[in-house]
Amino acid sequence: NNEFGLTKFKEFPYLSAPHRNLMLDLVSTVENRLGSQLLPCSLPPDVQYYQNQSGSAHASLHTRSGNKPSHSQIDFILGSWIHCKLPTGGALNITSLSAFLNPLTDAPNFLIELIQSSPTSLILILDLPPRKDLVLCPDYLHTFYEETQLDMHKQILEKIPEVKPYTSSSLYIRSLVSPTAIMVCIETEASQPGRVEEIIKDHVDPIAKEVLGIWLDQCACGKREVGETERAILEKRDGLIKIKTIEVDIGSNFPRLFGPEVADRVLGAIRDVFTV
Ligand SMILES: C=CC1=C(C)/C(=C/C2=NC(=C3\c4[nH]c(Cc5[nH]c(C=O)c(C)c5CC)c(C)c4C(=O)[C@@H]3C(=O)OC)/[C@@H](CCC(=O)O)[C@@H]2C)NC1=O
Repeated sequence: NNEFGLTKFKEFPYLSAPHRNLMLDLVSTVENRLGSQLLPCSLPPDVQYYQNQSGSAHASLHTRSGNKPSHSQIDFILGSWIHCKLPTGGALNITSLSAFLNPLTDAPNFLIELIQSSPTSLILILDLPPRKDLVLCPDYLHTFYEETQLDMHKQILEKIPEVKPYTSSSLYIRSLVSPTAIMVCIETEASQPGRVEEIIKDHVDPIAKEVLGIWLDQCACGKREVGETERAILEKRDGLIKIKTIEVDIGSNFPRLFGPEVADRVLGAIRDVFTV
């Protein structure tokens, strides 16, 4: 893999210290815990780091696939940051870490996204998206969402006055998340500079690490029996979600932010990783 690209990804530039430190800690926790099961990043250097013509948008993508399915139940890990200067003089920063499991297990995936569109507003998505229907499989709900007490973190976070529910404009996105999903918008007063960073450091950071720890222990490193028929259903469901989320999250944003040529190259590389 391209050293320059790797260095770029892990710098998480343009972010506040609490935001950068959180992303770095999450990425290193995942890579340390699952490292032996993960292949090195094999993205081309101009996908590991890319920018638009005018240089107003910079981004980095880092994906690592699991070893051959016989040894690992990890499909792949994806880390990304995007920084766009806005015409208003502000900046948009989107950082994400997602982990997808393969059909050797039916356990939930992991997703965190922090979308900062101004010094006083941040959208946080933190969830273990289910990979089975919770109505049809009540013990799945019990095992992964009740026993793990994931809802406690959601309730603690929502007690902070600046934290409000975030409702995605996409009904599809809303249908993907678990009942314990944290989808919030943190809106602070301009008269309180540094308040967003304080909330990230004191609340978002510990909760994100708790949820990742639960995912690593109960999902990535847990053992689940998946029969042949079930495996085929999982494969289909996982595939549909991966293709659709690319379309909803970045299908329209990327061409707008990076221009058609760069967007095609990066989206093509992402589709390759997503649909192996
Ligand atoms: C499984 C559960 C999922 C949930 C719950 C979920 C939520 C959301 N993501 C959004 C977005 C988003 N995410 C990323 C990271 C990224 N996504 C992919 C997907 O393949 C890749 C490969 C990468 C790394 C490159 C970028 C770049 C980006 C946007 O620009 C977009 C955004 O910030 O618009 C404001 C929002 C879109 C809908 C909305 O406006 O409400 C919404 C908050 N996205 C899920 O997948």
